[in-house]
Amino acid sequence: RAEANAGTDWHALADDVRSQMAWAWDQYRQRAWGKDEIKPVSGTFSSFPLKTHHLGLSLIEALDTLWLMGLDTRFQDGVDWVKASFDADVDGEVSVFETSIRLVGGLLSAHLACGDAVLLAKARDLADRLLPAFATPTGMPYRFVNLRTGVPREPVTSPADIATYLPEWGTLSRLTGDPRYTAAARRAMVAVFERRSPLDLVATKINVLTGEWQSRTATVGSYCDSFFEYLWDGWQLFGDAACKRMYDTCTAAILKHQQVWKDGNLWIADVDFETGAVVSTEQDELASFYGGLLGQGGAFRQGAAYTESWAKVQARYGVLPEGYDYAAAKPTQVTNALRPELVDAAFNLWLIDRDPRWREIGRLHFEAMKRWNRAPFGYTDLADVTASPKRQADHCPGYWWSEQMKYYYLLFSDTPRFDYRDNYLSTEGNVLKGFRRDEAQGARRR
Ligand SMILES: O=C1NC[C@H](CO)[C@@H](O)[C@@H]1O
Ligand SMILES: [Ca+2]
Repeated sequence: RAEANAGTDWHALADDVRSQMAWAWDQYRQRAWGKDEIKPVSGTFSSFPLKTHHLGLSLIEALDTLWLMGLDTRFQDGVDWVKASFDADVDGEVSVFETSIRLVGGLLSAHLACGDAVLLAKARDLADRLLPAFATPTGMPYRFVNLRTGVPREPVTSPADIATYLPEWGTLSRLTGDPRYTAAARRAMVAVFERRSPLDLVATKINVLTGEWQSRTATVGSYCDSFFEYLWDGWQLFGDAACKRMYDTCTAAILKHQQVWKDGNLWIADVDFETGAVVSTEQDELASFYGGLLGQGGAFRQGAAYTESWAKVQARYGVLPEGYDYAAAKPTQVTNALRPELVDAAFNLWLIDRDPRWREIGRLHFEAMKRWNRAPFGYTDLADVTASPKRQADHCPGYWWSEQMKYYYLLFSDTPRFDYRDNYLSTEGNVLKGFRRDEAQGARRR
């Protein structure tokens, strides 16, 4: 096992991550308490996923991160808010996918961290409000659903929106004894896989009523990314061998048809899902999670190479642009949405081989965020990473609280509150396995 970089005091860096989280949480507490998202430049707030109603999104996304960091008073303050004020009985339409990974996942991970039964009950109530979307001939869910009426909308959706449920819903079935959640999540996932092309590729759009594909583009970026991730995760979290076989089939096809080496860098091109012809050399930043998944699934060499390709783009622009064309070697979208994917991948690779290179990528990602994304009342998106100085936007996404701040802390802290050998984090960074609550009790007693 490689020794940690002699020069870096990783635990001091972890303390800095914790202090940034505490500071951002305190700003949220003062200016946006119970709201979905804080606007860190103006100090106001915005709503997501409902258009006008708030569900306390950032608060719920932050909970398990606060717990891992030992910010126990702030954690309890958040849990108390959920118990007193979180209510999903809203006559409003939400994305089934976003609501599940962020809010069902956030409530579940908070429950697993502290054991409070109310958090589990609220996660279950929310899943019950999403379930009606799955009542289709194929078992693949509509894209949207009304939380109060259960009325679904939009049958044309994506493999990621359709198949990113099993870890959260399988955990819900395990904890409640109700098999409906696992069954719905798994049926939807298999329904996508069964419609793969003769090349074993899937595309970005499909009609859940007819099962007909509505696009021809195969990608590991948005619309397909977490479909592949959750095939592997069904195996990692539940030992579901069928999920592993489906993952292996899809990954072999991606590495056969989408693997492009250019100037020694690995990219995963978007291709036509039936011919394999390259259709685009643009990569969206979301695809940069994929190096971590390749490493987890056994293609470590390609996973490491793809992650290094993205690390070079980060080194060039300071922070990652939302879109990058590897053929033109320039950004195609100059915004930065304060996304976690590169450090998500680095963290997953570090869990496998503990190479300090991955911690270093995490450190660079964190230091860049502090330098360019920090605003008066929290951390913000950027409007233009190529401007000098970089121009900030005014929005802190919910995933920031659940993802990169957690990945940085777990990468640097060696916290006794986390089992670094046997764990599972969801695509939203929610810990669904690996909390060491005994250690936490011990810490509180000392
Ligand atoms: O899977 C996801 N996609 C988009 C967000 C992060 O960029 C986040 O919600 C999650 O990681
Ligand atoms: Ca993700």
